[in-house]
Amino acid sequence: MAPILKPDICVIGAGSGGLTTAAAAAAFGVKVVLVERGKMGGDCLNYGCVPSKALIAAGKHVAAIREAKRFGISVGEPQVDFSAVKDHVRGVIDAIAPNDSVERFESLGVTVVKSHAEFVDEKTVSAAGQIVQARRYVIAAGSSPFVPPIDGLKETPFFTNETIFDLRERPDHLVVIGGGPIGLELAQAHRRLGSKVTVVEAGTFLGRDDPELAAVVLDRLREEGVSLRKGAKVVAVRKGEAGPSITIETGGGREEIAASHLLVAVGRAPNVEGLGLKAASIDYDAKGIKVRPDLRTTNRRVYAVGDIAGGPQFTHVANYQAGLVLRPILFRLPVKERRDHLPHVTFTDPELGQIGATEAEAKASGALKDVLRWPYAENDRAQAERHTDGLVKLVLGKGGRIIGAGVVGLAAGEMTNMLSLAVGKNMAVSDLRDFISPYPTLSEIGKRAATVYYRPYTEKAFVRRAVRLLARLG
Ligand SMILES: Cc1cc2nc3c(=O)[nH]c(=O)nc-3n(C[C@H](O)[C@H](O)[C@H](O)COP(=O)(O)OP(=O)(O)OC[C@H]3O[C@@H](n4cnc5c(N)ncnc54)[C@H](O)[C@@H]3O)c2cc1C
Ligand SMILES: NC(=O)c1ccc[n+]([C@@H]2O[C@H](COP(=O)([O-])OP(=O)(O)OC[C@H]3O[C@@H](n4cnc5c(N)ncnc54)[C@H](O)[C@@H]3O)[C@@H](O)[C@H]2O)c1
Repeated sequence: MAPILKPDICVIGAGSGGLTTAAAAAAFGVKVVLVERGKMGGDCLNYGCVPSKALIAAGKHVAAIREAKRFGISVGEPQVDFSAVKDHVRGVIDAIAPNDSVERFESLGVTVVKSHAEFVDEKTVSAAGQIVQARRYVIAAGSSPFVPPIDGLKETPFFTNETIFDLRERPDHLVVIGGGPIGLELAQAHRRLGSKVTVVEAGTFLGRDDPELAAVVLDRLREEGVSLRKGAKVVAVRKGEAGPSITIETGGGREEIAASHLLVAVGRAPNVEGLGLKAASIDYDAKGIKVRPDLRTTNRRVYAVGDIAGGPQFTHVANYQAGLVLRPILFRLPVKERRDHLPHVTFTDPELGQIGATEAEAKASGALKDVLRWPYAENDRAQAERHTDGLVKLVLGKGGRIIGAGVVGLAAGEMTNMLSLAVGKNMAVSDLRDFISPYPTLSEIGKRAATVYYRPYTEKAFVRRAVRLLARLG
């Protein structure tokens, strides 16, 4: 039997949260053991962000070719080789994979154990017979696609984000169950690459986003031919000779939709199974491991980060949390996770970014004082690029503080960065008004939205009188 490993930190899971924790701890010369049972890089690299953004990029090229006429350029209808598109997706994963590899982490001084990890008691983890007793643990075991208990689904072949990127032939008719970010990003990409696509959503499409901004995305999807079925609950799935079919229930009754391929994208389930959480006295529920604001679990030696920690499920959140837990672990400094400034972006075209509170959330909490908007159509760069759909929306609290922001339109993901700085640093609308934005850029839209706040002052009689009076003084 191998000798017991006694590192300072044992990290479970080599996805976004685990890799960030391990690399940052190793940079301080700390002994780290990293345990991973599947592919290094976790969901983001292998089944999530990276392959989805690569597929979206391919779809964008198709859209750009179709739009070329507007710029005076004639090309024929683009020919899509779906299998070659998948080679491109694989190529992107392969290009990034060395950053997350066992070799790279071992070169950083991390001991990587390729195995399933399980707590056997409050202080000990077993990984394929290797016993680890660490001073502190960070669980970053992520999440898996949630498979809903729909009649007939288990008996029917279906895809999830873990399998769809390996599909080599183009689906004739992709039916997507779930109209969240996974469902809509992949729906638009497949539509652009030549599939007929239907998305069925039991509640509201992009339900976590501001409906005013989400509407811009949904309009574009409909224009491109994606069939969006809102308020449509899937009640049964059947295998069928010619392909799967689903039965939906809407206000108007029941309806059957025939598909060639089925994609299930109805949210995530935390990977708590088989982790030995009970043996380690770590509380959890259906959302994930229960953590305090400093991300510590009910076992004081153990922290949890990323998708398994029950909060927002994004790579940048996992990275942020990984940075936080190292402060108490390495420096014994207290930390408190903030959630009021978190950004997220849905990478449809147009992209949709949201930071902090939406208008509805700010209203519900009583913090809302004002909402400012500026449309893409009033921006010279957006006109030059012929992408004029979209807007920036600023949500203001007391004293003109920017407590939330949203942006939908061309390059909204990039624009989200500047607005994320404003919300995260508790900036006022005057900060956004006063910075100098190079012309012509899309980021000017954020600045112009801020200037709307001052428009009423220019119309006030006493301000106008003061201006006239000062002019008379020479
Ligand atoms: C299709 C899709 C697109 C996405 N796009 C984006 C995006 O554009 N931007 C964004 O910010 N987020 C995106 N996400 C979300 C993002 O992928 C996740 O939030 C992120 O990967 C979470 O990181 P994590 O470290 O918590 O978990 P993961 O990346 O899932 O890593 C967990 C790792 O733990 C391992 N593991 C689990 N249990 C054990 C065990 N007992 N022992 C050993 N190892 C174990 C798993 O094998 C896995 O490798 C997307 C997700 C999907 C599904
Ligand atoms: N760009 C990004 O950052 C990005 C992209 C993809 C995924 N993600 C992350 O992954 C997580 C999971 O994404 P997701 O889209 O799977 O989940 P989600 O929870 O965001 O959306 C799932 C949708 O499915 C609907 N639904 C549930 N059961 C249904 C049923 N039986 N019939 C029809 N509709 C049903 C829900 O109402 C919901 O709108 C997201 O919360 C996000 O954190 C992020």
